[in-house]
Amino acid sequence: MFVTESLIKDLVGVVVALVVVVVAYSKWRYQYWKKKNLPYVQPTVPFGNLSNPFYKRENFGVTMFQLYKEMKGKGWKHGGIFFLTRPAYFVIEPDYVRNVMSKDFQHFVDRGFYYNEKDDPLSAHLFSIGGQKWRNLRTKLTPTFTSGKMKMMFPTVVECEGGLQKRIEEESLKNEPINIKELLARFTTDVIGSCAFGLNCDTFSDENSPFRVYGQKILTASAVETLKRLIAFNFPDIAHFLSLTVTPKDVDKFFRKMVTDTVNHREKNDVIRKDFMQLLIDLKNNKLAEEDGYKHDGKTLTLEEIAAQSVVFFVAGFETSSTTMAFALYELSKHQYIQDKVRHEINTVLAKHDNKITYEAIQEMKYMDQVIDETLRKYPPVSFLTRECVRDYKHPDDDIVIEKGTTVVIPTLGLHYDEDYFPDAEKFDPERFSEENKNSRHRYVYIPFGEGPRMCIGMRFGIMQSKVGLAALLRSHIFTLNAKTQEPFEWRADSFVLAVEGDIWLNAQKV
Ligand code: HEM
Repeated sequence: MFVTESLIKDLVGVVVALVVVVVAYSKWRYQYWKKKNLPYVQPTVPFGNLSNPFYKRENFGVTMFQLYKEMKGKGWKHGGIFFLTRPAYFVIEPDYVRNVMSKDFQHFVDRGFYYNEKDDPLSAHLFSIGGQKWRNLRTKLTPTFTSGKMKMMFPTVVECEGGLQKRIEEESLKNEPINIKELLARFTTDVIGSCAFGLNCDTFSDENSPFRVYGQKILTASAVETLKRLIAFNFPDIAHFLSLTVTPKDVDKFFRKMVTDTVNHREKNDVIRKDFMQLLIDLKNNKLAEEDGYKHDGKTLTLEEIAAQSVVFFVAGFETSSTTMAFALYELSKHQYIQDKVRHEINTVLAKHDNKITYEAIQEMKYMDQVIDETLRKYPPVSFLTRECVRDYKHPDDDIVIEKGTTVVIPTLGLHYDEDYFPDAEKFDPERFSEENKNSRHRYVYIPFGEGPRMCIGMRFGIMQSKVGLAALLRSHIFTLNAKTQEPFEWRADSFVLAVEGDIWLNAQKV
């Protein structure tokens, strides 16, 4: 009894001391922007300007959107915020967005994401790595995404469209609401699974396909995982010292085995396919032709590097595109005249191409491009972007130096809903993306794929598979909104990609 009481007292003492230290440290850190004379949003201990993940979990992109509105409302062109205790520089003015992403890119090469090549090799992929390592890898991978390579992969994409067609036929006959995002995520999982791993994932036949299950798992995070990532982000040195990993163990095991088996199978049996995996294997074996734009530097990809890149293609590729298609169909369900116009375009173009979805036919669907552009404005799957300052940066307009190591926030959602650039921003209006209207705007207020040297490497592929999916569904079915969809939308806090609570439910009726 005596021991227990004294132990409790000691524990309470330790906790109180810890709280005092955290509060004192945070208050000291929160002086950072004041000392630099940059306006900043008042933070609170210990989460800074983020919401408490254990009390009110909020999607990070939505938090950044709120901060954008607050700062812009005060007339600031840029400002300071805090992620926990880590200062972050927040850009608002489009010219400053341009400076960070393109003009002064050499100061902002990195994304500032935590990765741990030794203990968690899958975390060391193109999206998270930085510095020279990123430059080398980006140079190696860029020719993998040219329009020539997209054309080469197109038949693989169209092969998966059969499964989608069959499923929508079955679903529409049932006369029940359709979870459109889930349906499309299966389609894009099949496409990317085939293009990145050379495998037939067949998620339409196998409800519990491991690709779908692990794909979902890698893109959601519990409150504890969110906190773990925040700590890794805030204190990377401590995270490295503790060998902290961010890829769940079972996900790591699944994907590494998949890649090792695939590479071994192809190499042993001389199997050659037209997909990302083949291009990665050829990079590993230094086999790609110089005339295709490859610069051989003698350094090849290791098996672990191949695994990390295949996983990032998979993760970055399936959820972003299925989200885009799902939101597009949601808006088209609410605006039937726009839906009719897209369907008319699909039918007219396909009639010229023997009623087949070909690479050339997809390129001709220009109004569909406008619909996708407007969808990505209202619902950018990656709702904010980051960079890390890698070299002290003297601001061109203000007497302030952004120090090396500072995180930079680029608020995509904030810019996309800013009434100064997109009047009546809530309205879904593809005309905003007619050639004329597009060219009359500042280029850096619309950034669903990012911008500059670090922009999305898979943009062409993402748009291509989104157009194939939309053409396949809209040519044969009319979509309307089902009352099961919860409106107004609430944004899911546990999802890295913009997603709604309760999912999007549509009705489909054969044309
Ligand atoms: C509609 C579909 C997609 C959207 C909206 C999207 C969006 C984005 C965004 C916003 C970024 C960050 C850009 C920046 O920081 O400036 C990014 C990066 C990236 N995306 Fe995508 N993406 C899509 C499809 C794809 C696909 C299909 C792939 C691969 C097959 C892919 C692979 C990547 C990779 C590897 C990066 C990191 C690039 C780097 O850091 O060098 N994405 N994407």
